[in-house]
Amino acid sequence: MGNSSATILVVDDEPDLRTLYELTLLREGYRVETAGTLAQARAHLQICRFDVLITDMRLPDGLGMELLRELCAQRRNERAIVMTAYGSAENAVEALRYGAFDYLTKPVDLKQFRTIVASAVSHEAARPPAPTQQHNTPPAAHRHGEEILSASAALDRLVGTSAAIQQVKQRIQKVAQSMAPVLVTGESGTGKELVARALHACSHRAHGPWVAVNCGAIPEHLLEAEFFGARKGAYTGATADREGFFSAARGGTLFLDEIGELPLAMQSKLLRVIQERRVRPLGTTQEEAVDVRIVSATHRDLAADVHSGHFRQDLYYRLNVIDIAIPPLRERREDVPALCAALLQRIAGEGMGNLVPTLSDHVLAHLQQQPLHGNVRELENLLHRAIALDEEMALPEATGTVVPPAVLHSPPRCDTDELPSDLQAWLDQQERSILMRALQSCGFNRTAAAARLGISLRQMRYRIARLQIPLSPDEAEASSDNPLYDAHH
Ligand SMILES: Nc1ncnc2c1ncn2[C@@H]1O[C@H](COP(=O)(O)OP(=O)(O)OP(=O)(O)O)[C@@H](O)[C@H]1O
Repeated sequence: MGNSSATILVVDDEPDLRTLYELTLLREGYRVETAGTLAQARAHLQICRFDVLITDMRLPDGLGMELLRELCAQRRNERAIVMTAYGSAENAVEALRYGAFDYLTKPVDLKQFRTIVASAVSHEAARPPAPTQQHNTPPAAHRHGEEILSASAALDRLVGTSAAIQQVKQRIQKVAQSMAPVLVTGESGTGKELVARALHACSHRAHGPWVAVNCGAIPEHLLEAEFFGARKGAYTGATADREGFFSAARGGTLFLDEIGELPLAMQSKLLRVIQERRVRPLGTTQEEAVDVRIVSATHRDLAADVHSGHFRQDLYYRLNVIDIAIPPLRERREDVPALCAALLQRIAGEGMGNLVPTLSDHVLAHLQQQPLHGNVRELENLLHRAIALDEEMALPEATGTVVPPAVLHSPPRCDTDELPSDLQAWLDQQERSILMRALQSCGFNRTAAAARLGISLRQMRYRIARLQIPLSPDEAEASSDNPLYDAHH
């Protein structure tokens, strides 16, 4: 049932259609005004504020898009729904870029029409989102981050001072309010999920569910049931009703991570659901309306996948209405210091009694020069590992400042011309070679070797296991035949 206080302006030049839309909306309990031209629509908009504007694209005196542009320029709050001719996906995409809330393709399906209008109206009513409001909890398995993040907290999580990250944040804020699908691209570990989460937090759906799905992690035979839901007994092994992702995310955001990993057959099914905005759980005859904002992400070059036939072009266009590209960390090295500080803070919060280690300028400078192919995730792992490896050194000194983990101290050789291309591998190699020499000089007595190097036996054991260091002269000899060890002697 509609929100009876909502007022809607319908703009269409065909009198029969106008009447049809008007009657449909009146039956839902809305207040409705109609216009047949841009000029009439402008006249209405001048004297009255509406909750929703529904406009045809082609009108006798211009394009419906012009109204969108004007609303946008005047910073008005009307949510616009655009009706476009069937098959003109570009128009729909353009409308969404101009800030349309959503679009409908002609001939308009009245069921869809009612669903989309209801969604636009309810978002209007929900504005601004109440940050503390709780929502129904869909299955935990698909849901990340139970807390409702405020927009600013979600944006703050995206650390970085570079122009690139600032632009990403601005774009998030700009496009968050629309229903338009967003495709987030970037190499692995660049923070695509953080961006998607921020989009949700900055949208009117922030109080609705956030459902994150890793498309590459679901067995192919379960994809349909996971996405669309299934009745008990719908397939072998369906021992209970299963709520699908679309249904779990109703009123919120569905994050499709690794979208490029979806098999072609599933891509077709997903496209159909997005186009029809209806989903039918397996084993049922009843369709459910889809009310989700789709944000997808990939580290792949989807355009190339389209070219090579691995990704459907039509689905690509549907998902990629708005794109947000996150550059790799090596192209924004100025972010490394702030990221290290934030990551160390996070690591400290995870179990170091909130004592935050710091890194010397020298170590930071060294980190900044690394290729960091794994981006922020690699940086995070590097810091994690450094602290785990060197607990004693990472503990704060009496002064409150902290000695950086030894493993992050750049070894002397790095000060000369040649920099390692893979810091971690290089450090491992240095460490392995030193430990081997110490062990050999102490007759493979670990306690003595540890004492020699000024570390505890526990640390020695840890390092031996991690670096797979041979523990006897025989093993050492055998390993020297192993090409893997060659470089370390
Ligand atoms: N700008 C950033 N500020 C703070 N932390 C970040 C930033 N970017 C990434 N991270 C952290 O790095 C890790 C990887 O980020 P995330 O999972 O969002 O990357 P991704 O691009 O989705 O990776 P993948 O493609 O492998 O799924 C996470 O722990 C995340 O919190």
